[in-house]
Amino acid sequence: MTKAEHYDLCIIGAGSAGLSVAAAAVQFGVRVALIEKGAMGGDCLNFGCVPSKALLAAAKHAQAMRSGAPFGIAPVEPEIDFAAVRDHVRRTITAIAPNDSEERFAAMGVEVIRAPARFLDAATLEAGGHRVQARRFVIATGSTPAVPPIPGLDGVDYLTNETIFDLAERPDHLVVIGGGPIGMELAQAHRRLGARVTVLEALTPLAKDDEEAAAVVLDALRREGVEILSGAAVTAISSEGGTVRATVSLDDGEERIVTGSHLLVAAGRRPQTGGLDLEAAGVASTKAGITVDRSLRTANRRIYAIGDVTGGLQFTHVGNYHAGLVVRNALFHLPVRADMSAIPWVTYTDPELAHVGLGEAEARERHGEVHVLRWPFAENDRAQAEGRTEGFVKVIASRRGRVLGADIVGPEAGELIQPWALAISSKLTVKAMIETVLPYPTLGEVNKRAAYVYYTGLPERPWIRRLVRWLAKLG
Ligand SMILES: Cc1cc2nc3c(=O)[nH]c(=O)nc-3n(C[C@H](O)[C@H](O)[C@H](O)COP(=O)(O)OP(=O)(O)OC[C@H]3O[C@@H](n4cnc5c(N)ncnc54)[C@H](O)[C@@H]3O)c2cc1C
Ligand SMILES: NC(=O)c1ccc[n+]([C@@H]2O[C@H](COP(=O)([O-])OP(=O)(O)OC[C@H]3O[C@@H](n4cnc5c(N)ncnc54)[C@H](O)[C@@H]3O)[C@@H](O)[C@H]2O)c1
Repeated sequence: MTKAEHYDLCIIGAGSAGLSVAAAAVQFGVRVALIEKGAMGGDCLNFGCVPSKALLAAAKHAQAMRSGAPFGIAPVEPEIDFAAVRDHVRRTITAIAPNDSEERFAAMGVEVIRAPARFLDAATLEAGGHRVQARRFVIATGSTPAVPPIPGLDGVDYLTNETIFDLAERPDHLVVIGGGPIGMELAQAHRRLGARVTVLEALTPLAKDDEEAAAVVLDALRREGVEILSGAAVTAISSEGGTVRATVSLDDGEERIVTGSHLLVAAGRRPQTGGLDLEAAGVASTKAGITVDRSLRTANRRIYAIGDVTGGLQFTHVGNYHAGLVVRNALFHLPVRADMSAIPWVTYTDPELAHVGLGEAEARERHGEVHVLRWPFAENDRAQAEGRTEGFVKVIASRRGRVLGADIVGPEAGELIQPWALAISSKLTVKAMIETVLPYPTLGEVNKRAAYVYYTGLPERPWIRRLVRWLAKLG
């Protein structure tokens, strides 16, 4: 083996998390190595956020053609060229790829090694014939689809997020195992692009979100023709002559056979740690992911772990957030603590579903009495003008009006959740929202109207009325 190369920082994994560390750290003049065994950009660019949002965008166009009637536009059933849709998805990836490319990072001064990394000991790893030693390591190896141990699944050609975006022909009938965000986004996209879709969810679909808000999305998907079975545990899978057959045991004890042309497994994620030899490095992990403390350090203090591989909230923006903390800690020795209390997330179905902070039940548990402030999109002028009146904003505030959490279901929920993320991270009260002048007519006014609900009844309170009468006497 060659002699060791020395770096200040060695990052394993060039996904959202690893790339963010590399890009930030190299700016400070330190020696950075970035090791990637697969495609630069990781899941988000190649098999995750980017292709799924590109596919949803195509699906939205198709749906718009079917739903013009209320505006006086005759609806038409779109002719869908699925291969061309796939090309749009690929072009989107290609357009973004230069930002994550080896060339860009090499030009910044990062040493990019394209090979699988494996720890040799607590301070050394090997990748593609390189022996790398570093003052600090960052493991950012992400996650892969979890494949549930369903009898027969092994013998069937199933799709995952790593293969579904390559389909050149539209599935006739897509059966989806898992009703989480991956399952629901891809279910709606394929339905709108003309496929029959059945989602089989063992427990509750979109269970990580507010139940009432999730119900709005599930209703919308069902109305569009997506069949969603809750409490539907898949007990066996088989395939014959191009037809997949799922045996499903329903909550009420009934057994049902669901057939389809294609099967997508979207049943959660597992950390990608295989082949790293974490034991050699003294890095502890569980089935959920690499164990880290609040400063994202592993059991080996010289090694951090960030992003999906830590098994917490698995989002690109979490990987980016983790990256910023690690750079501060590793380069500047500043104390850091990952604070996950104001991390928003969005499911990009139509209507969108967004959340930040505490849910209603959790807020009651921690704060006792809380205010639940709601405002429907149906009471928003812009939403009415655009015929996008489905959904609502629900904000949870403490007794004194401090914003604790928010759920939004409806048009542009992912954009509209952002002021609430700011409110929570900056410890603001609903008063800040009320005192901000917003442009009319915008969807964002739903947020301000929800904030006003905090003061409902105030003008009727006797002491306020007495105060107003007394002030009037002063002239
Ligand atoms: C279908 C889908 C849609 C999604 N949509 C969204 C969304 O809209 N918004 C959002 O915020 N999140 C979304 N996510 C989640 C998001 O993609 C992940 O949270 C994010 O990609 C995690 O980034 P990461 O850097 O931790 O890991 P990854 O992106 O998985 O990167 C890890 C990298 O490490 C490499 N690697 C692994 N092991 C080794 C090794 N031993 N040696 C060298 N390299 C290694 C891998 O090849 C990979 O490139 C979606 C995910 C999926 C699957
Ligand atoms: N818009 C976004 O930000 C976005 C989109 C997609 C994915 N993601 C990220 O990727 C992660 C993974 O998404 P996901 O949807 O795979 O995971 P998930 O864990 O959120 O949902 C998986 C679902 O599959 C169900 N399930 C598991 N085994 C099953 C079985 N045998 N039969 C039927 N149902 C079964 C679970 O009960 C669960 O509801 C998300 O948690 C999120 O962090 C984010």
